Amino acid sequence: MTQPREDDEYKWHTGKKRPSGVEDAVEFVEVHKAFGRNKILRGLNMGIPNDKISMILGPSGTGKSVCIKHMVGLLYPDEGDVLVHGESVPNMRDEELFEMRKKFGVLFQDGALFGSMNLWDNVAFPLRQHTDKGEDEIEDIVNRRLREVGLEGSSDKMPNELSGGMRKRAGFARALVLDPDIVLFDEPDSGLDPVRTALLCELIQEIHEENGGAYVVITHDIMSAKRVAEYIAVLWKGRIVESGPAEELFDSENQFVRQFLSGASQGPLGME
Ligand SMILES: Nc1ncnc2c1ncn2[C@@H]1O[C@H](COP(=O)(O)OP(=O)(O)OP(=O)(O)O)[C@@H](O)[C@H]1O
Repeated sequence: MTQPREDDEYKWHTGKKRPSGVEDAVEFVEVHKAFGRNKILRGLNMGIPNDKISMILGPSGTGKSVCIKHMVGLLYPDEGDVLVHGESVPNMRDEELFEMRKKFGVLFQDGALFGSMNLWDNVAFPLRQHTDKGEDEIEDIVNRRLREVGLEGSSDKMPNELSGGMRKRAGFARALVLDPDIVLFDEPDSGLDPVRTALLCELIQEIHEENGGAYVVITHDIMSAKRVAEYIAVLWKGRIVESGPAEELFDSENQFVRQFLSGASQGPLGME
């Protein structure tokens, strides 16, 4: 193999994509995205496998949230394509996009609950908004999801009466009520102490085992990745450095991946 040039900024991008063994739920094909002069995604090729918990890892500001927004059609690529179950998101008409979004459940950083509604109504909201289910059925679903996340006793509480961890669990219950094929977690561990992070990771695993589907977690918390990731994609400078089954990535020979996954201060990744 030829040695990468010292001045090649992609020299750590070995381009290795180890197969996950299943089809992709979401694919990025040569995606470019810039905001003004700030080029964020620069020819990104990434697949998110079906039925696994995947983690997109990467240093701050590399564009992990930007990726998630492309998946649900909140941002469009300048070039390239984003496919969800093989369908091109940028080419969807408004009605198709609306239908496609129903495949997704999204857990935002703080749970993104409506402050004026109690917990129960927050979790029921997507069912009332997007389905014609009757109140009895809605009640069954909401109670089941609240039980799953351990919040059945708090359904009358308002969001500002809940702790950060409870708000995240409530956001998780709400993300699940429409039985999504794909669940996106935007830094689920942010603002949680290590014990609550560990408990949330366990909950994510348990619920994934029960429900299946593609879970996509973005984080820079390596401990969470060690706990729950089945598939990992490491993003840096707008492209994937390496991706594959978690155990193989934790065993990677790529110096950048090794440094990032071990949290070491010495290595190719600096403060830039
Ligand atoms: N709508 C937007 N307009 C302009 N710039 C944006 C927009 N969205 C994101 N950016 C820029 O894109 C870059 C990547 O942001 P992004 O939030 O995706 O990073 P991240 O990898 O999720 O970071 P972190 O781990 O710190 O949350 C940042 O420099 C951000 O300022």
